[in-house]
Amino acid sequence: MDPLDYLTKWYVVTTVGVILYSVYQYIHTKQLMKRLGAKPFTNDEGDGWFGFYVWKQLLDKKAEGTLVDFGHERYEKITNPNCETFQFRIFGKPLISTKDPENIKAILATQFNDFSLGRRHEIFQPLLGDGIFTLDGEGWKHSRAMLRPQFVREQVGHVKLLEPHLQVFFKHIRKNKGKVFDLQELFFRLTIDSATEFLFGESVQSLRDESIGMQLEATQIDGKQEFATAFNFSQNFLASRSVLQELYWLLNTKKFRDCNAKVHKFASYYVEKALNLTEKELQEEKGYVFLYELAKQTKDPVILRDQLLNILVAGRDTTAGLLSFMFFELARNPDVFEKLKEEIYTKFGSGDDVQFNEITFETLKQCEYMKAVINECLRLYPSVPQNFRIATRDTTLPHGGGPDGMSPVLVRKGQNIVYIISSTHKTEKYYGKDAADFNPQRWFEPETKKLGWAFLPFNGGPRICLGQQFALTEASYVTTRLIQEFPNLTLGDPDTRYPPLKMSHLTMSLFEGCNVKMW
Ligand code: HEM
Repeated sequence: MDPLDYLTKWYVVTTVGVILYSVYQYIHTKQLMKRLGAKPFTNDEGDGWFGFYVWKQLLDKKAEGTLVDFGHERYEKITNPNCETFQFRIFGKPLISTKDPENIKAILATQFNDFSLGRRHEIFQPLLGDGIFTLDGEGWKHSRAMLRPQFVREQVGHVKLLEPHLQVFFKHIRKNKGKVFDLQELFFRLTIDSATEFLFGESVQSLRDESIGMQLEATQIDGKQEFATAFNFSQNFLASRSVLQELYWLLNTKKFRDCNAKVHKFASYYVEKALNLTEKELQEEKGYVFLYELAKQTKDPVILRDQLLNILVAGRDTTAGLLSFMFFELARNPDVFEKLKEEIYTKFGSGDDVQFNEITFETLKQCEYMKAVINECLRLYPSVPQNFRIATRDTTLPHGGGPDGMSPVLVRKGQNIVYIISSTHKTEKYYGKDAADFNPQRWFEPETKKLGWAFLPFNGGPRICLGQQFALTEASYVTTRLIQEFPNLTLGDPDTRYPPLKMSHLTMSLFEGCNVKMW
C-alpha cells in the first residue's frame, strides 16, 4: 500500500488530530500562564487511571459515610502540605481542589465574576426550577434583590412560630423517656414543619403521628402528608445527580418525576391561594408568611413556587443538621452541656419558671456561650462541607503554584473547582494543635477574631447565605427550649464512634443518626 494512502485512514487522521490538538493546548496553556503570571501546580494528585480510581474512591467513601473526612485526608497526602491546593483528574478532566482561604475568597468575592455555579441549574431544575439557589447572572441578581428584604424583616417574630411545633416535638421525647432514640430524625421533621408554616402559611405537620396520639389537622389539600416524603426523596436524588455532573441526565427516574410533581402540586396550591387574595387582603394578613410578602412583589405563580422551594432546600436540612451535630456533641461533652444549661437557665429560667417573652431574636444573640457552641459545631461540621464553582473564563487563583505553592495557578475556562471548607476548618495553621477537637472555649480566644475567610460556614461574598441570622436564631431557640424542658442528655451508647460518620447529600448530617437519651 502506498504510504500516502494511510492519510485517508480514520485511525491515522484521528491520531494525528489528537496529537495536533494536544500540542496546540500545550502551547496555548503555556502562553496563558505567561500572560496571567501563573506557575505550574505545586501539588498534583496524578491521574489514578484517568481519574477512574478517584471517582470510585469518592463513591465508595460517600456510601460508607467518610467522604467529608476523605476530602480532608487527601490534603495530608499531597507532596507539599503547606500548599493548600492541588490538581486532580476525573475521567481525564483536570479539576482543582482548594482549602486555601485566599483562593476561596477569590472564588467567592474578589473574582466573583470569573466563576459560576456551573451545571447546578440543569441538575436541580426538575425540582427547583429558576430560583436564587439555582440561578447565575442576572436571574440570580434579580432573585437576590427580591428575597433579601424578607430576611431583614422576618427575623424578629419568627421564633414564636416555632413553639407550637416544639410542643409536639417534646411529646416524642417524653414518649421515649429512658430509651435511646434518634433525635436527628425528629429535627428533620421539626424543620420541615416549621419551614412550611413560615414559607407557605401552613405546616405539613410531619411530627404529628399515631405514636404520640396525634393526627394531622383537617386540611383542604390532599398531598400534604406525602409532601415531606416526596421532598426528601427528590432532594436526595438531586444530590446523586450532582455527583454525576455532566452525566446528570442519566438519573431521571419515574419516581423522581412523580415526587417532583407532588412537591409542585403542594406548593402551587398555596401560591394560588395567595394569588386569589386581593391587594387589601394581602396587606391585612396577620402574622408573617413569606409567600404573602413575596406575592406583594410578583404575581407570577411559577416564580413564587420556585423561590419558595429554593428557600426550603437552602434552609431546612442545614438547620436540622446543625442541631443534630450540636446535640451529638453536647451529649458527648457533659461539661459543655452543663455550662450551656447554666447560661440558658440564668437568662431564660427553667421548669415552671420559663420566661417565654424573654426569649427573642435580640436576647438569643446575647448568649455568648451558645454562640461559641454553635460556632464550634459549624466549624467541625459545616452544613455545606464542600462546594463547587466553574470558571467562566481563563483566569487564575492566587495560590497553588511554584515551588512553595504561593504563586498563582491557571484556571481554564470551564474548569471545575471544589473548595473544601470542612478541611480549612480543621487546619492547624488556623486553629492550632487542637484543631480536630471539639472545644467551644476557643471562640473566646482573640485569635479566632482574626480568622477571616478561614471560618466560612455560611459562604462569603455576594452569594453569602441569606438565612444566616434566621438559622442562628432558630437553632438557639430550639436548643434553649429543649434544654429547659429536658435538663438531662446522654449518648445512647457511650462507645458511639467518634468522629462520627457523615451523610453527605446536598448538606451534611449524621450518617448513623443522633442516638441519645433525654429526660
Ligand atoms: C445552619 C444553617 C445554614 C447554613 C450553614 C447555611 C449555609 C449556606 C451556604 C454555605 C450557602 C452558599 C451555597 C452556595 O453558594 O453554593 C447558603 C446559601 C443560601 N442560604 Fe443558607 N445556610 C443555612 C441556613 C439557611 C436558612 C435557614 C435559610 C433560609 C431560611 C438559608 C437561605 C439561603 C439562601 C437563600 C442561599 C442562597 C444565597 C444566594 O445564592 O444568593 N440558609 N447557605
